[in-house]
Formats: sequence, C-alpha cells, structure tokens
Amino acid sequence: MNDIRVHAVDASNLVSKEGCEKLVEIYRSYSEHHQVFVLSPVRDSQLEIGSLLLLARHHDERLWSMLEKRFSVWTELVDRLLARLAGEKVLQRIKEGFANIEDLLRAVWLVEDISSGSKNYIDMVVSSWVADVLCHYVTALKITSNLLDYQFALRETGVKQDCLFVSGLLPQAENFSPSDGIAEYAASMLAASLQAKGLTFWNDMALLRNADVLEVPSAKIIRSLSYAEATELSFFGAPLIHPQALLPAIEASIDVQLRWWADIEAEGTVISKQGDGMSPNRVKGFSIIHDVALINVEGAGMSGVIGIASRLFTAMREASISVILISQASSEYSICFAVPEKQMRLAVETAKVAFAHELGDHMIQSIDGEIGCAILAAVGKQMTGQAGVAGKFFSSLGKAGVNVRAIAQGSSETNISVVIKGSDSKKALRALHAGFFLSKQALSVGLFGPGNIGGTLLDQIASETVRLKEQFGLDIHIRGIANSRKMLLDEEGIDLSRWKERFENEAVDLKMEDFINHIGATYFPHSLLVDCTTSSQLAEKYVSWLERGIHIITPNKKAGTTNYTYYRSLLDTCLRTGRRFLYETTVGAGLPVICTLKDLVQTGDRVHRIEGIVSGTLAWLFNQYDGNVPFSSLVRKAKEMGYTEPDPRDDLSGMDVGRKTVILARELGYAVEVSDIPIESLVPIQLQDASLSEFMSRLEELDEPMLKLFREAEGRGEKLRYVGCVDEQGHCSASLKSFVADHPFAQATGTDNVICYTTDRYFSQPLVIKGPGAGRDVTAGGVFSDILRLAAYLGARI
Ligand SMILES: NC(=O)c1ccc[n+]([C@@H]2O[C@H](COP(=O)([O-])OP(=O)(O)OC[C@H]3O[C@@H](n4cnc5c(N)ncnc54)[C@H](O)[C@@H]3O)[C@@H](O)[C@H]2O)c1
Ligand SMILES: N[C@@H](CCO)C(=O)O
Ligand code: NA
Repeated sequence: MNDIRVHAVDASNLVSKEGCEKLVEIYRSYSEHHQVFVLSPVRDSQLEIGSLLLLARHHDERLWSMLEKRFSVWTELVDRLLARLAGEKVLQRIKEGFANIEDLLRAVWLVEDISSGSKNYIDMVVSSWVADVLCHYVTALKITSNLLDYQFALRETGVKQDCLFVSGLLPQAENFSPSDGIAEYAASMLAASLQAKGLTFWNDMALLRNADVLEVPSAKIIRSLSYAEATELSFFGAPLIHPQALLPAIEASIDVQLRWWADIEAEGTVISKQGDGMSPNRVKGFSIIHDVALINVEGAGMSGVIGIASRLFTAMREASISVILISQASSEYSICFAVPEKQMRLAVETAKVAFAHELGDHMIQSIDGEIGCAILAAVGKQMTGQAGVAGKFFSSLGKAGVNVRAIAQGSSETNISVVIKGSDSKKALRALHAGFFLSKQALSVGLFGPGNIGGTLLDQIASETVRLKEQFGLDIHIRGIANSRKMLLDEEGIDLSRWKERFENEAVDLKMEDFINHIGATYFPHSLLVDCTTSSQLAEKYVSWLERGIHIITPNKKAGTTNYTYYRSLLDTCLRTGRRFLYETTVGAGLPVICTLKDLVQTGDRVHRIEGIVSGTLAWLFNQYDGNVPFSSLVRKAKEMGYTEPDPRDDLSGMDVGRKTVILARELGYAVEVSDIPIESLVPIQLQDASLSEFMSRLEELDEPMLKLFREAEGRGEKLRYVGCVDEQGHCSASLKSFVADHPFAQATGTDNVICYTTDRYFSQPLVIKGPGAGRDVTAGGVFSDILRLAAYLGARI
C-alpha cells in the first residue's frame, strides 16, 4: 500500500488563485505521499450561500438579487482560475447546482421552515464546487487527482491518484460546536480508515505556543506534544486543538501536525504517541481558564463524616453546575471547588439547600463563593513524576507575588492546576514562562544613551550574542533603548544588527515610568539598566531602580561623584537588595582600575597614595602637543576621535580628573566631595559659561596661554602632564604638573592613563596600571566586561 497523508483545510481559503497555489505548494512539500485534502464547508461571506436560507424563510425579496450576485461571483472565480475548456465544464455544474438551490429556496419560502437538510445540502454542493475547481486546477499542472464525496471516501482502501479532494456532508463528533473542527474530525476519521501515515490540520489562526502570546509576548512555539498533553492543553482552552478531532487519529496511532495556513513554511507542532519523550523539559505549556468562581464549604463537623462530598457534588450535578476543579485537605475540614463564574450564585444556593441541616447544626460553618478567579494549569507528560517541577511551579508563582488559593493535581500527572485571582493571571503566566522556558541567566537590558559609547556597546554585543549564548548559556535581551527624548521597546529583544534604523524609525516619546517597568518586568529572571549618558538626573534615580530589583552598570561618573550621602545610600541599597552597581569604566575606561583597587582594599592592603594620569583626553593632548600644531586643533581632533566628554570643557577644566579622583578616594572610604578639592582649570575664564558651540568656535583662545606653559616646562627639560592625586589623609587634588623625562608619567604615550597605587604591599615599587584610558572601543568594551561580570555573579558559567 502507498503512503497517504491527509489534510484538513478550510475550503474558504481555496477559492482564490493564491489559495490554489498554496495548496499546490503544500502538495509538493509532501510529494512522496498520496495526499487527501478534506475540505470544510465554505464560510466566506462573499461566496456563502447557506445564509440565503434565512432570507427565504422571512420572505425577503432581496433574496433573488443576492442569489444572482453570488452566481456571478462564482462564475468570475472560475473564469479567473481555470482555462476555457475546463472552466466551461465546471461552470455547467455550478449552474445546475444554482438551479437546484433556487428550487430549495423557493420551497423554504413556501413552508417558512429551514430543515437541517437544506443547510447541509447547500454546504455539500458548494464544497463540491471547490473540489471540482481544484481538481481541474491541479490537472493543468500535471498532478493527477480525483474528487470524492466524503461518504464514498470512507469506503476506499487506498488512493490511486496523486491527490484526492474530499468534500460533501462531513460528520460531526458528539458535543461538537458545528463550526469547530468539523473538517479536522472528518479528516481524522478518514486518516484512520485509510491507515494514513500522517494527518495535518491547517488552521487559520496561529501556531500553537506554550502560553497565550497576548499575555506572554515571548511565548514559544510548541514543537511536539504527546496525545495526552494535547488533550489536556485543549481542555484548558488552547483554541487550536480540537480534542474530539484527535480521537480517531489517536486510536490509529497517527501523528497529527498542527500548522498554520498563513505561514505554510513554519513547522508547527507534531502531536504523537510518545511526544518528545526525551526532552528534559517536562512542562509543555501553560493555560488559563478565566472567569471562574471558587466555592468554599467549611466546617469542623464535616471531618470524618462519610458522604459529604458525594452529597455536595450530586447536588451540583442535579443543578447542572459544571465543577471544574476540586480540592480537599486531608483534615476534611473544608472542601473547595471551582465553577464557572456565572454559576457561582446557583452553586452557593444549591450547596446551602443541600446542607441546610448541617448549617443549622453548625456542623458546617460557612458556604461562600468568590468570583474573579482563574484556573492556571501547567501541562506536560508525567511532569509531576519528575521531582522539582511542582517546586519550581510554586516558587515561580511565589516570587512573582501570586497568591495560590487552591491546588489540584491530576493523578495522570499531566497537569497541575491552581486557582488564583483573575487579575494575577498575566503576571502568573509570565513568571511561569520565565521560570520554565527562559535560561536562568536571561537578562532584560535597557540602555540609556545610544551615543558614542552606548552605540559602540550595542554593536559589540551584536557581534558576540550568539557566541555568548552558545558558549556560556548567557542570554542577553536588549529590550529597550532610550535617549533623553525617545525610547524603543521590544518584548523579545531588539535585533542589534539593525538597532539604529529601528531606533530612528520606530522610537516613541520617552515615558520614563514605562521604560523602567518594561525593563524591570518581573517575568525576566534578571534586569539591568546601562546608563551611557552624562546625565545627573538619571544618576539620581539609581537607588530607586536598585530598589525595584534592577542592576545598574554605567560609565557615567555622576552617581559616584554626587553628594556623599547619596553615594553611600547607593552602596547600602546594593548590600540590602543584592543588586549590583558596576562602574569600572568611570575611571581609566576599560582599564582594570576600580577592580584592582577593590581587590587591594578587600584583601587588607593599606593604600597610602594614588596618583595618576586619569584623563585620556588630557594625556593625548599633552603627548601630541609640541608647540607647533595649535592646541585648539588637537582638542577638536580629540573630540572627533571620541576621547573627550560630550563637552570637552569637562576634560579641560580638570573636572573629569577631579571626579575620577573623588571616585577613587571614596573607594578607600573617604567621604570626599568634588567641591572640596582644588581643581586646576585649563579653560580661560571668558569661555567657562559660553554655549558648547560658541566654546568650540572660540577654541583658539586656549592656544596662547597653553603655548606659554609648554615653553616654560620645555625650558626646565620637563613634560606637561595633568594628574589627579589622593594622599594618605584622603586629600584630593587635580592639577597640571611637569615631570622629568624618565618619570613614568612623562613616558606615557597616546591616550595612556597611568595609575600608581602605593600601598603597604607595593611600597618601594608602586603597582602601576597603564594603557589607553579613553575611546569608544575600550570604554564600550569595559562596559561589556561589567555586563559579563554581572552575569557571572548571577550564575553564568563564565
Ligand atoms: N568617551 C570616553 O572615552 C569615555 C570613557 C569613559 C566613560 N565615558 C562616559 O560615557 C558616557 C557617554 O559618553 P559618550 O561619549 O558616549 O556621550 P554621547 O554624548 O556620545 O552620548 C550620550 C547619549 O546619552 C543621551 N542622553 C543624554 N542625556 C540623557 C538623558 N537624560 N536620558 C537619556 N539619554 C540621555 C544622548 O542623547 C546620547 O545618545 C559619559 O558619561 C562619559 O563620561 C566616556
Ligand atoms: N573624557 C574622558 C573619558 C574617559 O572617562 C577621558 O578623556 O578620560
Ligand atoms: Na576602568
């Protein structure tokens, strides 16, 4: 016997050229099989004819013109799809069909009654036209085909042609809502009777995901399910699975694919006997039943009394109340159960009547109902057979602050259900999704300031994300980018190969609260804000962000140099919340300046003095300056190369060095303020308050005083260097000095920072850190290292 694959397709999708082409594409993708396409009734409003029955019954004269219109739609369609000869044949049959339908409508008009037979007849005839059109369409493509009425198809034992189109009166499973999955059920029956190798349901809505995308935007497509898991998920409202439609296929052990008509390339879900028995993740998905009420029956007198539960649920059954979940503690002190919200009143009344006697005797104290609940279920094959699943389930809910009101676990171990407040359902689903399907190190990252450093950082992350994920399981999602006016948010993470373009075209007005809420979403295991701006306002918010559980990484020196009280509260908040504030790049850019100092201090070394060239810009300027090229043109170049602060006066005024010196002093425990320390400025007084653009246009005014200083130092055989210093008493200073040629400071080149730590252990020879201390690549690289440092702290295997 030949291998057969059966498809269930909505015929409404097939009455267009695109639809027919799609079907042929599907056919070709399985061309090693004979294929059977079971067509559902046509439900397209343009083409539908069954709806005319109502007009006939109500003697609505518009009926005849509408019938005429429908006929012309069908003839046009055939003209468009088929060549002349084939078209004529099909049209002839359609014409005959319309004549019969017209007779039927007249009969309905007369008797004023629509029998179910008339509706079925019309559905049947119309879907046979579709099959007819398809047959001729594929014949023109040299695909052999036939069309068969469903009842006849069931009697076939094989399929001889390349493909077979089955239409006609399709059977309905019991308790079926007729519009739901009728073609699926018929296809499943047919697949079983033909002993097909596979069965595909082509739905119109979407692919099956492990949670509702509206509630959990990052929900993933489920690739495989066992029969039991699929049935369980469908009960919990997964709209794409029709449980009754699966039954015939399940009995015949046929694999069923759930696929999506709109994206026929996408793989979809395979439902099979074994599911993916090998997968370590036993939980397949989460579902929610909304609008549920919880009924609580409580009373000390119930304990040990036989028959209470039986009387309670018999009463519910007699009142036609559907009980969706039951839970009873073994103390038997209370029974609680869930019912649809609209049956809550009836359920409570019914229980009160049933136990009127016990209520009177105070054997039962109370019977209460509570609306606004939801049932949340985790579904997976034997998931509860695996230790730790329930633990993770409840701890994820607990961490997200979701209160669990009642618990039930199916003994089949394919589902754990809990009753929660309806308003918690989104939060709960997201928390579970993160707990079970995201990697433990998944980081939700927001970046402020996609400028010089921030932009370079994004590009660096872009080229390393895949490797980091593969090598270390590190999962970085850049979920937001903002400057001072605009923000771009993305649920999954912005594709960094085109962040600039997306930021330019899609960013919306910045709403700070929305941005922080988005990045700090509790359904991500960890969140991080990276501040690549020079903003003091943002720095003032760090404490509140840490409080909300968000880690902070920054090259911005503002937080480390505002008033000492705030700085202290920042560190205290870190200690208290376990969140990290990392700022290695605030001194010496990517050079390991801060972490080295922390290591010295934490291991008990005593630091006597820190002295260093800590401005990359000033280092570069004094290295380059030889009295010939004007100082001002060097400043312009340094700005272009990304060494300077956005306003180069921050460098030239010594302020940048002053700030870095304070950061280092505070690292040693000194409560220093920037305003306390002497800072020597190289900016002429008349330019201090000018606008940035005016300052840049009047840069030449720096040249003469600088040339004078240079010549004086040259006269002494020394070189100019701008240095910061912290002494043993915690006194700080920032000033321009000159050094003899063999001093380490005089020998530095390029943007080299040189930082000397004189300590107990490094006394006669200070510990020296030297290297480029400014620039886009080294700084962004340093911020990136801080991100990896954070990830390691959070448990990544780096
Ligand atoms: N250039 C270096 O070598 C270097 C080295 C170490 C540290 N840093 C520090 O890196 C930071 C960034 O420097 P840059 O050269 O990239 O600056 P930049 O001017 O190129 O970029 C700053 C970005 O921040 C944005 N921004 C400004 N204020 C904001 C606010 N309140 N909210 C949100 N966004 C805001 C701007 O729109 C811009 O996109 C600075 O703090 C700087 O001190 C720079
Ligand atoms: N403008 C700074 C950048 C590094 O903080 C410098 O030149 O050192
Ligand atoms: Na550094």
